[in-house]
Amino acid sequence: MEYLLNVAGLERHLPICKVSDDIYIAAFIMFNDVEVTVACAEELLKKAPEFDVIITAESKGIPLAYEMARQAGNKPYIVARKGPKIYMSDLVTVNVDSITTDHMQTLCVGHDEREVMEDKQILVVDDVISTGESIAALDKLVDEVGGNVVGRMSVLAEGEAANRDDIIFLAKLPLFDANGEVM
Ligand SMILES: O=P(O)(O)OC[C@H]1O[C@H](OP(=O)(O)OP(=O)(O)O)[C@H](O)[C@@H]1O
Ligand SMILES: Nc1ncnc2[nH]cnc12
Repeated sequence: MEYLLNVAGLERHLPICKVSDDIYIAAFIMFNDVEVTVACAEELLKKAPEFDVIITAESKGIPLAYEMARQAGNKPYIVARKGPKIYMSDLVTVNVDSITTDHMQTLCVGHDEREVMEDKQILVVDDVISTGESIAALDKLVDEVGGNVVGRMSVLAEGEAANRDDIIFLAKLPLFDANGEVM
């Protein structure tokens, strides 16, 4: 089963994958797809508010955040990591329970990322917003390090996220039932 996605003037066939007995998603994986990453970054920047720094969540948001930061004139971008690394100090950690993962995850930043974000205008970016858990965790991280969230953006808003008025996105992505029918 596949879903035909139109985004940023491009078409992609997304495989429909099981999340639970009742919920299936069309998996949107920007890894390996430079054309989609570059085009989506360009379209998102046209809609973006003024910002100093981009933050995203490890891992699928990384190429998008990098490309947006590059196209915006080499602005800094921060990756909130799913676990601490030995080279990170003074950790700030939040919990996140995203739709694709069957266990609670964490997102964290360290001292270096805090310094980049403190008192700055921060644009929160991800590839997909679905339950909103990941973007909410990024919001919380920014808040805890003293940054100011000026916008929340994603390429796709999945399921009920498409009804949110506090996010900017390029296209809606439906959820599916076990027969591949749009919910
Ligand atoms: O709105 P939510 O329900 O939180 O879902 C959206 C998040 O889920 C995916 O990441 P995932 O947790 O699958 O991790 P990955 O990017 O490492 O694959 C996606 O890249 C978003 O970050
Ligand atoms: N449709 C989707 N594809 C990839 N990652 C996701 N995370 C949440 N929904 C997703």
